[in-house]
Amino acid sequence: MDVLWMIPLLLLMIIPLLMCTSSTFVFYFKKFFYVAWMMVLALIGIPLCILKSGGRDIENMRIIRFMVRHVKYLLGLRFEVSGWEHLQTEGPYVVISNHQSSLDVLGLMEILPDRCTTIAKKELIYAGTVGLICWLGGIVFINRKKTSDAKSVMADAAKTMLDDQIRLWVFPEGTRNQNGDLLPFKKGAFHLAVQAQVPIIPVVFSSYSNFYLRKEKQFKSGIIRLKILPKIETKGMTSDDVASLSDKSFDLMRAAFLDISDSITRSNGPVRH
Ligand SMILES: CCCCCCCCCCCCCCCCC(=O)SCCNC(=O)CCNC(=O)[C@H](O)C(C)(C)COP(=O)(O)OP(=O)(O)OC[C@H]1O[C@@H](n2cnc3c(N)ncnc32)[C@H](O)[C@@H]1OP(=O)(O)O
Ligand SMILES: CCCCCCCC/C=C\CCCCCCCC(=O)OC[C@@H](O)COP(=O)(O)O
Repeated sequence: MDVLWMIPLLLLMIIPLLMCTSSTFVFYFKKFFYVAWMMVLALIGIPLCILKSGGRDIENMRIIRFMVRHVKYLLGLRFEVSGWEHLQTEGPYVVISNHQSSLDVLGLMEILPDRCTTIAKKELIYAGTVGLICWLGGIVFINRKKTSDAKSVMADAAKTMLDDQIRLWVFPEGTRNQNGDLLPFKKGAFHLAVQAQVPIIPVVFSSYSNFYLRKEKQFKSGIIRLKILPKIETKGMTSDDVASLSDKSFDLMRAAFLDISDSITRSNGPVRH
């Protein structure tokens, strides 16, 4: 008798068993599933984007946003968003947020305004179908190792923001960080906003440490609080104001991060740093 057909059957029995008994298995399974599912979604999304816009176009972010919105349910995550009114700002602006993990993409898609794309490290373009759909969505790729290149790409982006009336989402920490606090901010996002003379809208993701712990290999269900803060105007500012603008944004975001992460602690148990 052919036993090959039994392999999927066995997997169907073993996977739920392991999911119930081993939190390490859940961790790896959810991580693998997340990457694999995003790759599949991107594969489906690529022809849709090409059919809609014919190539690289910020309007493709609508398709991507729509296609990613259900993924939170598959991973057992929920978002609680506050401050929606602060995103109701006309015209271009720069959104800045803290960056803990690639899971941030789920929160980003939860609130992504129209005509908004992101700035990302150039390595992301090589991430298979995900890289290609990022390119189609108009994501601006920068080389973090070459500051002069990154600066000139961002100066072009400042001009494009105004010419094409687009918004840009930047992660000013410049890398993923789960140390229970924010990393010092890099300056690019603030130069961008000052050069384009557009407001900055800070967005804060609460700490993931009550459901996702990389070292301990835990990936439980959880709630992520997303707090959108009031815009910070940059009209009349020059590059001399960038340092104080960055410090002000950092202080506001850090206070909000500690505040919303603490309130999760109270309802879901202690936050571990
Ligand atoms: C359908 C299914 C789909 C499935 C998939 C869906 C995917 C969907 C897409 C979602 C994508 C999400 C992608 C997330 C990716 C996130 C990332 O990749 S984060 C990493 C990349 N981003 C960043 O790094 C942005 C933040 N970094 C900066 O802004 C940096 O400043 C920098 C521009 C990279 C420069 O880096 P560095 O040199 O290390 O930094 P500084 O210390 O800040 O700057 C040095 C110096 O230069 C001055 N300066 C910086 N920028 C500018 C500028 N634009 N113009 C002029 N001058 C600038 C700065 O002031 C410093 O000088 P100073 O004298 O010391 O002040
Ligand atoms: C050819 C196969 C290549 C496989 C690569 C897998 C790619 C990931 C696929 C799906 C994940 C979902 C969306 C990913 C977008 C998130 C990108 C991200 O978070 O990049 C990290 C970057 O911000 C900071 O990087 P570092 O922490 O500085 O490093």
